[in-house]
Amino acid sequence: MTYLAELKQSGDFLTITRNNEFTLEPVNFTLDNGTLVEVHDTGVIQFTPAGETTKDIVLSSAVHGNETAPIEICDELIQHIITGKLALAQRVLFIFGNPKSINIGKRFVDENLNRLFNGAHNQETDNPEKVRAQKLEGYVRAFFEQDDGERYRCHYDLHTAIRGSKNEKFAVYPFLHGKPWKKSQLQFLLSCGVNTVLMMRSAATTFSYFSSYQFGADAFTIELGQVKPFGENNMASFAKTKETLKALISQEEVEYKEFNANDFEPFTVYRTINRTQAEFSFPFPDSAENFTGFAKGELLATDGDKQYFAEVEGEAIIFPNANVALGQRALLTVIPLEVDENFI
Ligand SMILES: O=C(O)CCC(=O)N[C@@H](CCC(=O)O)C(=O)O
Ligand SMILES: [Zn+2]
Repeated sequence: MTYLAELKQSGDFLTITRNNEFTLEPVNFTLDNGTLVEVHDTGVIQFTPAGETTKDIVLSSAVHGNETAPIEICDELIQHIITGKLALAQRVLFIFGNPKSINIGKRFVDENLNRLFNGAHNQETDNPEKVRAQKLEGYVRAFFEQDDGERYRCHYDLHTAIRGSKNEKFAVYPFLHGKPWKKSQLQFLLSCGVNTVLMMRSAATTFSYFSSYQFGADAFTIELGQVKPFGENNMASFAKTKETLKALISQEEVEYKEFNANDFEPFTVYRTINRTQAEFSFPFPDSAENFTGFAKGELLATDGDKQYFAEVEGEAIIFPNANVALGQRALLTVIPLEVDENFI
């Protein structure tokens, strides 16, 4: 096996993944501490500790290839596990989503991978991202469904945002179809340094929605800062996230700070604006940050002949991107939300 010795010795699964953009022959081996290591494919590596475990944890990064900080965090965790510096207490599946897009330093190659989950890859024309989305769904399904016992499931899909953000770190809570939001998840996020959460109000084709909807996992897209090339991330800003993830995978249970609603800034999505026309623009500059609020009546976006104006005072912009493919989300707007009985 060509890469096995290298993987055992260095733990550098990221480099092996980057050297094999589309496929990698599966291998498995056991660490000295008894943890089973299974490489399912390029970018997909699973760890199963020898002892009893209660949680199935998916940590994904590089669903967008240029979002490097999450890749560096997961790379370090994987290396520490394989080289024996970090002993696991839980089953973990790490995924580097789109290896070729890492290599070209772009969000995606042909198509945004994070719009292709939950079956959205099933369209007539194929491209590598559709193929990858289908495979990743299969690996996640197999991981969560390997054991039919009562096990805890979570999936944290780690990203960084294109723009700066007034609230630097924030999480997207996928639509739960009426189920309550969990305070315990907010406590976990706060420990990661994330105090801002956006509640989605409709089904999506994102990776985190897939795991939430299909497997009942506590799943989030987590935005950890702004996109930067490798080597330019201020890793100090990710220390809390890294420590919290380490604790999550290496401890039987993790104690978080007691829940206090005042620690959080929850928002609910007010609306989604899709780009439907080639002529699509925003009136604000690229430097306008996520969470910038607009006065009622101010222009938010122009899609061909249609203009969108802020409908409520303080309607705030998230993920504005005029370059998305036609039919895709070009802007989310959000408004503040109270922590009430919909949180348990
Ligand atoms: O900064 C941006 O414009 C995009 C950052 C990003 O990749 N965000 C995710 C959010 C996924 C979700 O809605 O859960 C995405 O757009 O895929
Ligand atoms: Zn992203």
